Amino acid sequence: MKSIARALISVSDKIGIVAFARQLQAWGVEILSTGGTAQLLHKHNIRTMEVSTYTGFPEMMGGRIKTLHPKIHGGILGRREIDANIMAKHNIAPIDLVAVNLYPFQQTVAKPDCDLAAAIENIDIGGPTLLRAAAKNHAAVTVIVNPEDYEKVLGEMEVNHGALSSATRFELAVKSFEHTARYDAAIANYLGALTPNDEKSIFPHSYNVQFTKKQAMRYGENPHQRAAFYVEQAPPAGTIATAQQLQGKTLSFNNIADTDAALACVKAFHEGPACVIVKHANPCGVAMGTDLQDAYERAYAADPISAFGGIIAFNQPLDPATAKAIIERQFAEVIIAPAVTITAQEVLTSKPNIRVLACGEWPSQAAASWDYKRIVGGLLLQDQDIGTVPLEALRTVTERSPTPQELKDLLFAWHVVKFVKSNAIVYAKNGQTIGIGAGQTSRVMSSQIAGLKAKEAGFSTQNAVLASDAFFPFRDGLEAAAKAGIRAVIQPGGSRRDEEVIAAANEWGMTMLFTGMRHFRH
Ligand SMILES: NC(=O)c1ncn([C@@H]2O[C@H](COP(=O)(O)O)[C@@H](O)[C@H]2O)c1NC=O
Repeated sequence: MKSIARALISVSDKIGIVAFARQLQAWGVEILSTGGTAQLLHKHNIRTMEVSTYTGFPEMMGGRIKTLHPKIHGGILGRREIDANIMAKHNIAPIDLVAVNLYPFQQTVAKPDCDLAAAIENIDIGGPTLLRAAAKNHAAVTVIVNPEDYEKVLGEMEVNHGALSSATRFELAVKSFEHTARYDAAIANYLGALTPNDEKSIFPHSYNVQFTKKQAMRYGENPHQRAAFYVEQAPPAGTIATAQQLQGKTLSFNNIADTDAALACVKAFHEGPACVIVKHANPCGVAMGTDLQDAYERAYAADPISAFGGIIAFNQPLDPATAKAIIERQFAEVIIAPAVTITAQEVLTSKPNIRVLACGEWPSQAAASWDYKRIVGGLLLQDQDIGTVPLEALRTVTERSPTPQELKDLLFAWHVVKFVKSNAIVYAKNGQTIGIGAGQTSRVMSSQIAGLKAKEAGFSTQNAVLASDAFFPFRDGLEAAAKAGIRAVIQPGGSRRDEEVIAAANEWGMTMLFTGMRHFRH
Protein backbone atom coordinates (compact mmCIF):
# COMPACT_ATOMS: atom_id res chain seq x y z
CA MET A 1 0.00 0.00 0.00
CA LYS A 2 1.32 3.43 -0.97
CA SER A 3 1.04 6.18 1.62
CA ILE A 4 -0.86 9.35 0.87
CA ALA A 5 1.50 12.17 -0.16
CA ARG A 6 -0.82 14.83 -1.59
CA ALA A 7 -4.40 15.79 -0.73
CA LEU A 8 -6.92 18.12 -2.30
CA ILE A 9 -9.44 19.69 0.06
CA SER A 10 -12.41 21.70 -1.18
CA VAL A 11 -15.35 21.78 1.17
CA SER A 12 -18.52 23.83 1.58
CA ASP A 13 -19.37 22.28 4.93
CA LYS A 14 -16.16 23.01 6.80
CA ILE A 15 -17.04 21.00 9.89
CA GLY A 16 -14.08 18.94 11.14
CA ILE A 17 -11.84 20.01 8.27
CA VAL A 18 -9.28 21.92 10.37
CA ALA A 19 -8.56 18.96 12.66
CA PHE A 20 -8.43 16.61 9.68
CA ALA A 21 -6.03 18.81 7.72
CA ARG A 22 -3.87 19.42 10.78
CA GLN A 23 -3.34 15.69 11.18
CA LEU A 24 -2.55 15.26 7.49
CA GLN A 25 0.01 18.05 7.79
CA ALA A 26 1.53 16.40 10.85
CA TRP A 27 2.14 13.29 8.73
CA GLY A 28 3.77 15.38 6.01
CA VAL A 29 0.92 15.29 3.51
CA GLU A 30 1.02 18.20 1.05
CA ILE A 31 -2.34 19.99 0.96
CA LEU A 32 -3.98 21.76 -2.00
CA SER A 33 -7.21 23.63 -1.41
CA THR A 34 -9.70 26.05 -2.94
CA GLY A 35 -10.17 29.70 -1.88
CA GLY A 36 -12.51 29.57 1.12
CA THR A 37 -11.08 26.31 2.40
CA ALA A 38 -7.50 27.62 2.06
CA GLN A 39 -8.44 30.77 3.95
CA LEU A 40 -9.77 28.75 6.87
CA LEU A 41 -6.76 26.44 6.95
CA HIS A 42 -4.34 29.40 6.82
CA LYS A 43 -6.21 31.01 9.70
CA HIS A 44 -5.43 27.88 11.72
CA ASN A 45 -1.76 27.89 10.65
CA ILE A 46 -2.11 24.89 8.40
CA ARG A 47 0.12 25.00 5.35
CA THR A 48 -1.80 24.68 2.11
CA MET A 49 -1.25 25.73 -1.48
CA GLU A 50 -4.24 27.31 -3.22
CA VAL A 51 -5.35 25.40 -6.29
CA SER A 52 -5.10 28.65 -8.30
CA THR A 53 -1.44 29.02 -7.35
CA TYR A 54 -0.80 25.38 -8.18
CA THR A 55 -2.48 25.51 -11.60
CA GLY A 56 -1.44 29.08 -12.39
CA PHE A 57 -5.07 29.74 -13.24
CA PRO A 58 -7.23 32.01 -11.06
CA GLU A 59 -10.59 31.02 -9.63
CA MET A 60 -13.13 32.87 -11.75
CA MET A 61 -16.74 33.42 -12.76
CA GLY A 62 -17.95 33.69 -9.19
CA GLY A 63 -16.50 30.29 -8.30
CA ARG A 64 -17.88 28.45 -11.31
CA ILE A 65 -14.27 27.64 -12.22
CA LYS A 66 -11.94 26.63 -9.38
CA THR A 67 -10.63 23.13 -9.77
CA LEU A 68 -11.60 22.35 -13.36
CA HIS A 69 -8.03 22.08 -14.63
CA PRO A 70 -6.00 19.21 -16.15
CA LYS A 71 -3.33 19.53 -13.47
CA ILE A 72 -5.98 18.76 -10.89
CA HIS A 73 -7.99 16.17 -12.77
CA GLY A 74 -4.91 14.60 -14.30
CA GLY A 75 -3.45 14.27 -10.79
CA ILE A 76 -6.57 12.49 -9.63
CA LEU A 77 -7.46 10.42 -12.68
CA GLY A 78 -3.98 9.45 -13.87
CA ARG A 79 -3.38 5.69 -13.74
CA ARG A 80 -0.28 5.61 -11.62
CA GLU A 81 1.66 3.22 -13.86
CA ILE A 82 0.11 3.50 -17.32
CA ASP A 83 -0.03 7.31 -17.27
CA ALA A 84 3.23 7.98 -15.40
CA ASN A 85 5.06 9.32 -18.47
CA ILE A 86 2.30 11.63 -19.60
CA MET A 87 1.90 12.92 -16.06
CA ALA A 88 5.61 13.66 -15.86
CA LYS A 89 5.62 15.31 -19.31
CA HIS A 90 2.88 17.76 -18.26
CA ASN A 91 4.19 18.24 -14.77
CA ILE A 92 1.11 16.65 -13.21
CA ALA A 93 1.67 15.47 -9.64
CA PRO A 94 -0.50 12.62 -8.33
CA ILE A 95 -3.23 13.59 -5.89
CA ASP A 96 -3.87 10.66 -3.53
CA LEU A 97 -6.70 11.95 -1.38
CA VAL A 98 -9.70 14.11 -2.25
CA ALA A 99 -11.90 15.55 0.49
CA VAL A 100 -14.84 17.39 -1.01
CA ASN A 101 -18.36 18.23 -0.04
CA LEU A 102 -20.74 20.09 -2.27
CA TYR A 103 -22.63 23.36 -2.49
CA PRO A 104 -25.77 22.90 -0.38
CA PHE A 105 -28.23 22.52 -3.26
CA GLN A 106 -30.88 20.56 -1.34
CA GLN A 107 -30.81 22.96 1.63
CA THR A 108 -31.00 25.95 -0.72
CA VAL A 109 -34.04 24.77 -2.66
CA ALA A 110 -35.79 23.75 0.59
CA LYS A 111 -35.91 27.44 1.58
CA PRO A 112 -39.30 28.96 0.81
CA ASP A 113 -37.79 32.08 -0.76
CA CYS A 114 -35.38 30.21 -3.05
CA ASP A 115 -35.59 31.43 -6.65
CA LEU A 116 -34.27 29.77 -9.78
CA ALA A 117 -31.12 31.92 -9.85
CA ALA A 118 -30.19 30.89 -6.30
CA ALA A 119 -30.88 27.25 -7.11
CA ILE A 120 -28.72 27.37 -10.24
CA GLU A 121 -25.78 28.99 -8.47
CA ASN A 122 -25.94 26.23 -5.88
CA ILE A 123 -25.47 23.51 -8.43
CA ASP A 124 -21.92 22.41 -7.74
CA ILE A 125 -20.04 21.43 -10.89
CA GLY A 126 -16.39 21.24 -9.89
CA GLY A 127 -17.13 19.32 -6.66
CA PRO A 128 -18.99 16.38 -8.22
CA THR A 129 -16.33 16.29 -10.94
CA LEU A 130 -13.63 15.91 -8.30
CA LEU A 131 -15.64 13.29 -6.44
CA ARG A 132 -16.41 11.26 -9.54
CA ALA A 133 -12.82 11.41 -10.74
CA ALA A 134 -11.44 10.33 -7.38
CA ALA A 135 -14.06 7.59 -7.00
CA LYS A 136 -13.35 6.30 -10.49
CA ASN A 137 -9.64 6.10 -9.71
CA HIS A 138 -10.17 4.55 -6.27
CA ALA A 139 -7.43 2.07 -7.17
CA ALA A 140 -5.04 4.89 -6.28
CA VAL A 141 -7.12 7.63 -4.69
CA THR A 142 -9.03 7.96 -1.42
CA VAL A 143 -12.21 10.03 -1.67
CA ILE A 144 -14.07 11.49 1.30
CA VAL A 145 -17.45 13.12 0.80
CA ASN A 146 -18.82 12.84 4.32
CA PRO A 147 -17.05 14.65 7.21
CA GLU A 148 -18.03 11.71 9.43
CA ASP A 149 -15.39 9.68 7.59
CA TYR A 150 -12.41 11.92 8.44
CA GLU A 151 -11.81 10.08 11.69
CA LYS A 152 -12.07 6.62 10.13
CA VAL A 153 -9.59 7.58 7.40
CA LEU A 154 -7.11 9.09 9.86
CA GLY A 155 -7.45 6.02 12.08
CA GLU A 156 -6.64 3.68 9.22
CA MET A 157 -3.78 5.87 7.98
CA GLU A 158 -2.27 5.76 11.44
CA VAL A 159 -2.34 1.98 11.53
CA ASN A 160 -1.18 1.56 7.91
CA HIS A 161 1.69 4.07 7.93
CA GLY A 162 -0.22 6.74 6.01
CA ALA A 163 -1.96 4.40 3.55
CA LEU A 164 -5.50 3.08 3.13
CA SER A 165 -6.59 -0.42 2.22
CA SER A 166 -8.11 -1.00 -1.19
CA ALA A 167 -11.31 -2.18 0.55
CA THR A 168 -11.69 1.16 2.34
CA ARG A 169 -10.94 3.12 -0.83
CA PHE A 170 -13.58 1.08 -2.67
CA GLU A 171 -16.15 1.60 0.10
CA LEU A 172 -15.50 5.35 0.08
CA ALA A 173 -15.76 5.44 -3.72
CA VAL A 174 -19.20 3.78 -3.59
CA LYS A 175 -20.30 6.31 -0.97
CA SER A 176 -19.09 9.10 -3.20
CA PHE A 177 -21.00 7.86 -6.26
CA GLU A 178 -24.10 7.37 -4.10
CA HIS A 179 -23.69 10.95 -2.94
CA THR A 180 -23.33 12.45 -6.42
CA ALA A 181 -26.26 10.33 -7.65
CA ARG A 182 -28.41 11.73 -4.83
CA TYR A 183 -27.19 15.23 -5.55
CA ASP A 184 -27.97 15.02 -9.26
CA ALA A 185 -31.33 13.41 -8.48
CA ALA A 186 -32.23 16.39 -6.30
CA ILE A 187 -31.28 18.78 -9.11
CA ALA A 188 -33.27 16.80 -11.70
CA ASN A 189 -36.30 16.59 -9.40
CA TYR A 190 -36.19 20.33 -8.65
CA LEU A 191 -35.70 21.53 -12.21
CA GLY A 192 -38.01 18.86 -13.59
CA ALA A 193 -40.84 20.19 -11.43
CA LEU A 194 -40.57 23.70 -12.89
CA THR A 195 -42.80 24.68 -15.75
CA PRO A 196 -41.33 26.82 -18.56
CA ASN A 197 -42.54 29.85 -16.58
CA ASP A 198 -40.52 28.70 -13.56
CA GLU A 199 -43.62 27.89 -11.59
CA LYS A 200 -43.14 24.93 -9.30
CA SER A 201 -45.42 21.97 -9.84
CA ILE A 202 -45.71 19.12 -7.38
CA PHE A 203 -44.50 16.29 -9.56
CA PRO A 204 -41.12 16.42 -11.36
CA HIS A 205 -40.69 15.37 -14.97
CA SER A 206 -38.82 12.29 -13.81
CA TYR A 207 -38.93 11.03 -10.26
CA ASN A 208 -35.50 10.22 -8.83
CA VAL A 209 -35.01 8.86 -5.33
CA GLN A 210 -32.41 6.91 -3.48
CA PHE A 211 -33.00 4.24 -0.90
CA THR A 212 -30.20 2.55 1.03
CA LYS A 213 -30.11 -1.14 1.84
CA LYS A 214 -30.83 -1.72 5.51
CA GLN A 215 -31.31 -5.45 5.58
CA ALA A 216 -30.76 -8.45 3.41
CA MET A 217 -33.55 -11.03 3.50
CA ARG A 218 -33.80 -14.72 3.00
CA TYR A 219 -36.84 -14.24 0.76
CA GLY A 220 -39.68 -11.89 -0.12
CA GLU A 221 -43.43 -12.17 0.13
CA ASN A 222 -43.04 -15.84 -0.83
CA PRO A 223 -40.03 -18.11 -0.51
CA HIS A 224 -39.27 -18.09 -4.23
CA GLN A 225 -39.01 -14.28 -4.30
CA ARG A 226 -35.69 -12.60 -3.51
CA ALA A 227 -35.90 -9.49 -1.35
CA ALA A 228 -34.08 -6.79 0.61
CA PHE A 229 -35.22 -3.91 2.81
CA TYR A 230 -34.26 -0.37 1.74
CA VAL A 231 -34.78 2.83 3.67
CA GLU A 232 -34.87 6.53 2.86
CA GLN A 233 -31.87 8.76 3.46
CA ALA A 234 -33.49 10.32 6.55
CA PRO A 235 -36.48 8.16 7.52
CA PRO A 236 -39.00 9.76 9.89
CA ALA A 237 -38.80 8.95 13.60
CA GLY A 238 -41.15 6.35 15.04
CA THR A 239 -41.24 4.10 11.98
CA ILE A 240 -40.27 0.56 11.12
CA ALA A 241 -37.42 2.10 9.10
CA THR A 242 -35.84 3.56 12.23
CA ALA A 243 -36.99 0.97 14.79
CA GLN A 244 -34.49 -0.86 16.93
CA GLN A 245 -34.94 -4.61 17.18
CA LEU A 246 -34.46 -5.69 20.77
CA GLN A 247 -34.79 -9.43 20.32
CA GLY A 248 -36.11 -12.16 18.08
CA LYS A 249 -35.64 -13.69 14.68
CA THR A 250 -34.68 -11.56 11.70
CA LEU A 251 -37.56 -9.52 10.32
CA SER A 252 -39.03 -10.98 7.16
CA PHE A 253 -40.49 -9.10 4.19
CA ASN A 254 -44.06 -9.70 5.39
CA ASN A 255 -43.14 -8.82 8.99
CA ILE A 256 -41.90 -5.42 7.85
CA ALA A 257 -44.92 -4.70 5.63
CA ASP A 258 -47.38 -5.81 8.33
CA THR A 259 -45.58 -3.95 11.11
CA ASP A 260 -45.70 -0.81 9.01
CA ALA A 261 -49.47 -1.26 8.63
CA ALA A 262 -49.95 -1.93 12.36
CA LEU A 263 -47.91 1.12 13.35
CA ALA A 264 -49.77 3.37 10.92
CA CYS A 265 -53.07 2.33 12.48
CA VAL A 266 -52.02 2.60 16.12
CA LYS A 267 -50.65 6.09 15.47
CA ALA A 268 -54.21 7.23 14.76
CA PHE A 269 -54.88 7.02 18.50
CA HIS A 270 -53.53 9.94 20.47
CA GLU A 271 -55.62 9.77 23.61
CA GLY A 272 -55.18 6.79 25.88
CA PRO A 273 -53.62 3.37 25.44
CA ALA A 274 -54.38 1.58 22.17
CA CYS A 275 -53.43 -1.73 20.62
CA VAL A 276 -53.66 -2.89 17.01
CA ILE A 277 -53.23 -6.48 15.87
CA VAL A 278 -52.56 -6.93 12.16
CA LYS A 279 -52.71 -9.95 9.89
CA HIS A 280 -51.77 -9.70 6.22
CA ALA A 281 -51.63 -5.91 6.39
CA ASN A 282 -55.21 -5.65 7.75
CA PRO A 283 -56.10 -4.82 11.32
CA CYS A 284 -57.98 -7.79 12.80
CA GLY A 285 -58.36 -6.42 16.32
CA VAL A 286 -58.10 -2.83 17.50
CA ALA A 287 -58.96 -1.50 20.92
CA MET A 288 -58.52 1.29 23.37
CA GLY A 289 -58.15 0.30 27.02
CA THR A 290 -57.93 1.61 30.55
CA ASP A 291 -54.27 0.63 30.38
CA LEU A 292 -52.06 -1.04 27.79
CA GLN A 293 -52.82 -4.57 28.97
CA ASP A 294 -56.54 -3.87 28.81
CA ALA A 295 -56.10 -2.45 25.29
CA TYR A 296 -54.23 -5.62 24.26
CA GLU A 297 -56.77 -8.00 25.87
CA ARG A 298 -59.61 -6.23 24.08
CA ALA A 299 -57.79 -6.11 20.73
CA TYR A 300 -57.08 -9.82 21.05
CA ALA A 301 -60.67 -10.61 22.06
CA ALA A 302 -61.91 -8.75 18.97
CA ASP A 303 -60.81 -11.66 16.78
CA PRO A 304 -58.75 -14.29 18.65
CA ILE A 305 -58.60 -16.64 15.66
CA SER A 306 -57.04 -14.05 13.37
CA ALA A 307 -54.73 -12.72 16.10
CA PHE A 308 -52.72 -15.97 16.00
CA GLY A 309 -49.30 -15.17 14.51
CA GLY A 310 -50.21 -11.49 14.31
CA ILE A 311 -48.23 -8.29 14.50
CA ILE A 312 -49.04 -6.34 17.67
CA ALA A 313 -48.52 -2.58 17.84
CA PHE A 314 -48.94 -0.24 20.79
CA ASN A 315 -49.04 3.54 21.07
CA GLN A 316 -47.40 3.59 24.51
CA PRO A 317 -44.28 1.97 25.99
CA LEU A 318 -44.72 -1.75 26.49
CA ASP A 319 -44.87 -2.71 30.18
CA PRO A 320 -44.14 -6.11 31.77
CA ALA A 321 -47.78 -6.94 32.56
CA THR A 322 -48.79 -6.48 28.92
CA ALA A 323 -45.74 -8.40 27.70
CA LYS A 324 -46.67 -11.27 30.03
CA ALA A 325 -50.31 -11.21 28.90
CA ILE A 326 -49.21 -11.54 25.26
CA ILE A 327 -46.81 -14.43 25.69
CA GLU A 328 -49.21 -16.34 27.90
CA ARG A 329 -52.03 -15.92 25.41
CA GLN A 330 -50.76 -16.21 21.90
CA PHE A 331 -48.11 -16.76 19.29
CA ALA A 332 -47.06 -13.38 17.85
CA GLU A 333 -44.65 -12.62 15.03
CA VAL A 334 -43.76 -9.04 16.00
CA ILE A 335 -44.42 -6.70 18.90
CA ILE A 336 -43.72 -3.01 18.34
CA ALA A 337 -44.10 -0.05 20.67
CA PRO A 338 -42.51 3.39 21.03
CA ALA A 339 -40.39 1.86 23.83
CA VAL A 340 -40.14 -1.40 25.75
CA THR A 341 -39.33 -1.17 29.44
CA ILE A 342 -36.35 -3.18 30.71
CA THR A 343 -38.64 -5.41 32.79
CA ALA A 344 -40.90 -6.01 29.79
CA GLN A 345 -37.79 -6.98 27.81
CA GLU A 346 -36.87 -9.44 30.55
CA VAL A 347 -40.36 -10.98 30.41
CA LEU A 348 -40.10 -11.39 26.63
CA THR A 349 -36.73 -13.15 26.72
CA SER A 350 -38.61 -16.36 27.61
CA LYS A 351 -39.90 -16.26 24.00
CA PRO A 352 -36.65 -15.50 22.22
CA ASN A 353 -38.10 -15.92 18.72
CA ILE A 354 -40.63 -13.10 19.03
CA ARG A 355 -39.35 -10.03 17.24
CA VAL A 356 -39.58 -7.11 19.63
CA LEU A 357 -39.08 -3.61 18.30
CA ALA A 358 -38.81 -0.19 19.88
CA CYS A 359 -39.53 2.48 17.28
CA GLY A 360 -39.28 5.60 19.45
CA GLU A 361 -41.87 8.35 19.76
CA TRP A 362 -43.52 9.69 16.63
CA PRO A 363 -44.67 13.24 15.96
CA SER A 364 -48.39 13.80 16.60
CA GLN A 365 -48.82 15.02 13.02
CA ALA A 366 -47.10 12.90 10.35
CA ALA A 367 -45.00 14.88 7.88
CA ALA A 368 -46.33 14.90 4.34
CA SER A 369 -44.57 12.38 2.12
CA TRP A 370 -45.15 10.36 -1.02
CA ASP A 371 -46.88 7.06 -1.23
CA TYR A 372 -45.89 4.74 -4.08
CA LYS A 373 -47.58 1.90 -5.82
CA ARG A 374 -45.50 -0.11 -8.23
CA ILE A 375 -47.24 -1.29 -11.35
CA VAL A 376 -45.68 -3.29 -14.15
CA GLY A 377 -43.79 -0.75 -16.22
CA GLY A 378 -44.40 2.19 -13.94
CA LEU A 379 -44.99 3.79 -10.60
CA LEU A 380 -48.01 5.56 -9.16
CA LEU A 381 -47.09 8.44 -6.91
CA GLN A 382 -49.50 10.15 -4.53
CA ASP A 383 -49.67 11.90 -1.17
CA GLN A 384 -49.70 9.61 1.84
CA ASP A 385 -53.25 9.38 3.16
CA ILE A 386 -52.69 11.49 6.26
CA GLY A 387 -55.96 13.37 5.88
CA THR A 388 -58.18 13.59 8.93
CA VAL A 389 -61.62 15.10 9.41
CA PRO A 390 -61.99 17.66 12.20
CA LEU A 391 -64.95 17.11 14.49
CA GLU A 392 -66.69 20.28 13.30
CA ALA A 393 -66.56 19.03 9.69
CA LEU A 394 -68.65 15.94 10.46
CA ARG A 395 -72.21 16.24 9.20
CA THR A 396 -75.16 14.47 10.79
CA VAL A 397 -77.42 13.64 7.86
CA THR A 398 -80.15 11.71 9.68
CA GLU A 399 -83.04 12.84 11.86
CA ARG A 400 -81.36 11.35 14.89
CA SER A 401 -78.01 12.70 16.16
CA PRO A 402 -75.49 10.34 17.75
CA THR A 403 -75.40 9.96 21.52
CA PRO A 404 -72.03 10.87 23.12
CA GLN A 405 -71.11 7.16 23.36
CA GLU A 406 -72.11 6.53 19.74
CA LEU A 407 -70.05 9.52 18.64
CA LYS A 408 -67.02 8.20 20.54
CA ASP A 409 -67.40 4.79 18.93
CA LEU A 410 -68.00 6.24 15.48
CA LEU A 411 -64.78 8.24 15.68
CA PHE A 412 -62.93 5.17 16.91
CA ALA A 413 -64.28 3.06 14.04
CA TRP A 414 -63.50 5.83 11.55
CA HIS A 415 -59.84 5.89 12.72
CA VAL A 416 -59.64 2.14 12.14
CA VAL A 417 -61.46 1.83 8.81
CA LYS A 418 -58.86 4.00 7.07
CA PHE A 419 -56.28 1.25 7.66
CA VAL A 420 -58.43 -1.64 6.45
CA LYS A 421 -58.15 -2.69 2.81
CA SER A 422 -61.12 -1.73 0.64
CA ASN A 423 -63.96 -2.41 0.63
CA ALA A 424 -63.65 -1.83 4.35
CA ILE A 425 -66.34 -2.10 6.99
CA VAL A 426 -65.64 -1.87 10.72
CA TYR A 427 -68.13 -2.75 13.43
CA ALA A 428 -67.16 -1.33 16.82
CA LYS A 429 -68.52 -0.93 20.33
CA ASN A 430 -67.02 0.70 23.41
CA GLY A 431 -63.67 1.49 21.84
CA GLN A 432 -63.16 -2.01 20.48
CA THR A 433 -63.57 -3.44 17.00
CA ILE A 434 -65.98 -6.35 17.09
CA GLY A 435 -65.95 -7.24 13.40
CA ILE A 436 -63.82 -6.13 10.46
CA GLY A 437 -64.73 -6.86 6.85
CA ALA A 438 -61.70 -6.27 4.63
CA GLY A 439 -60.72 -6.46 0.99
CA GLN A 440 -64.02 -7.56 -0.53
CA THR A 441 -65.12 -6.62 -4.01
CA SER A 442 -68.54 -5.56 -2.76
CA ARG A 443 -69.31 -3.38 0.25
CA VAL A 444 -72.32 -5.43 1.25
CA MET A 445 -70.08 -8.53 1.46
CA SER A 446 -67.59 -6.68 3.70
CA SER A 447 -70.51 -5.73 5.91
CA GLN A 448 -71.68 -9.33 6.11
CA ILE A 449 -68.17 -10.50 6.95
CA ALA A 450 -67.88 -7.90 9.72
CA GLY A 451 -71.13 -9.26 11.15
CA LEU A 452 -69.94 -12.87 10.87
CA LYS A 453 -66.65 -12.02 12.56
CA ALA A 454 -68.48 -10.34 15.41
CA LYS A 455 -70.68 -13.41 15.86
CA GLU A 456 -67.68 -15.74 15.72
CA ALA A 457 -65.90 -13.75 18.44
CA GLY A 458 -69.04 -13.84 20.60
CA PHE A 459 -70.09 -10.21 20.30
CA SER A 460 -73.60 -8.89 19.97
CA THR A 461 -73.88 -6.35 17.18
CA GLN A 462 -76.92 -4.75 18.83
CA ASN A 463 -76.21 -1.04 19.25
CA ALA A 464 -72.76 -1.32 17.72
CA VAL A 465 -71.52 1.31 15.26
CA LEU A 466 -70.30 0.92 11.70
CA ALA A 467 -67.64 2.74 9.70
CA SER A 468 -67.37 2.42 5.94
CA ASP A 469 -64.26 3.61 4.06
CA ALA A 470 -66.36 4.84 1.13
CA PHE A 471 -70.02 5.66 0.52
CA PHE A 472 -72.76 3.04 0.40
CA PRO A 473 -73.72 2.92 -3.27
CA PHE A 474 -77.12 1.38 -2.46
CA ARG A 475 -79.36 1.11 0.58
CA ASP A 476 -78.83 -2.68 0.78
CA GLY A 477 -75.49 -2.52 2.63
CA LEU A 478 -76.87 -0.14 5.20
CA GLU A 479 -80.02 -2.19 5.66
CA ALA A 480 -77.99 -5.35 6.18
CA ALA A 481 -76.18 -3.54 9.00
CA ALA A 482 -79.45 -2.22 10.42
CA LYS A 483 -80.86 -5.74 10.51
CA ALA A 484 -77.77 -6.80 12.47
CA GLY A 485 -78.60 -4.16 15.10
CA ILE A 486 -76.24 -1.40 14.03
CA ARG A 487 -77.65 1.94 15.12
CA ALA A 488 -74.94 4.43 14.09
CA VAL A 489 -72.95 4.78 10.90
CA ILE A 490 -70.02 6.90 9.74
CA GLN A 491 -69.15 7.11 6.06
CA PRO A 492 -67.86 9.69 3.57
CA GLY A 493 -71.16 10.21 1.72
CA GLY A 494 -71.10 11.45 -1.85
CA SER A 495 -73.11 8.70 -3.59
CA ARG A 496 -75.69 9.56 -6.23
CA ARG A 497 -78.09 7.60 -4.03
CA ASP A 498 -77.19 9.28 -0.73
CA GLU A 499 -80.81 10.35 -0.30
CA GLU A 500 -82.00 6.73 -0.53
CA VAL A 501 -79.37 5.61 1.95
CA ILE A 502 -80.26 8.44 4.35
CA ALA A 503 -83.96 7.56 4.03
CA ALA A 504 -83.16 3.94 4.91
CA ALA A 505 -81.16 5.05 7.94
CA ASN A 506 -84.08 7.20 9.10
CA GLU A 507 -86.53 4.33 8.60
CA TRP A 508 -84.39 2.17 10.88
CA GLY A 509 -83.95 4.92 13.49
CA MET A 510 -80.25 5.09 12.81
CA THR A 511 -77.93 8.03 13.11
CA MET A 512 -75.47 8.63 10.29
CA LEU A 513 -72.48 10.97 9.95
CA PHE A 514 -70.88 12.04 6.68
CA THR A 515 -67.17 12.79 6.82
CA GLY A 516 -66.72 14.08 3.28
CA MET A 517 -63.42 12.20 3.10
CA ARG A 518 -62.94 8.77 1.54
CA HIS A 519 -60.21 6.36 2.64
CA PHE A 520 -59.76 3.69 -0.04
CA ARG A 521 -56.75 1.49 0.67
CA HIS A 522 -55.57 -1.16 -1.78
N1 LIG B 1 -16.07 25.16 -9.98
C1 LIG B 1 -15.13 24.43 -9.48
O1 LIG B 1 -14.17 24.18 -10.15
C2 LIG B 1 -15.24 23.93 -8.12
N2 LIG B 1 -14.32 23.14 -7.54
C3 LIG B 1 -14.74 22.88 -6.29
N3 LIG B 1 -15.90 23.51 -6.06
C4 LIG B 1 -16.67 23.53 -4.82
O2 LIG B 1 -16.26 24.64 -4.06
C5 LIG B 1 -16.57 24.41 -2.69
C6 LIG B 1 -15.44 24.90 -1.82
O3 LIG B 1 -15.12 26.23 -2.09
P1 LIG B 1 -14.27 27.10 -1.09
O4 LIG B 1 -13.09 26.30 -0.71
O5 LIG B 1 -13.94 28.30 -1.89
O6 LIG B 1 -15.15 27.42 0.09
C7 LIG B 1 -16.80 22.93 -2.55
O7 LIG B 1 -18.16 22.75 -2.23
C8 LIG B 1 -16.48 22.35 -3.92
O8 LIG B 1 -17.32 21.28 -4.24
C9 LIG B 1 -16.25 24.17 -7.18
N4 LIG B 1 -17.37 24.92 -7.31
C10 LIG B 1 -18.43 24.71 -8.09
O9 LIG B 1 -18.62 24.16 -9.05
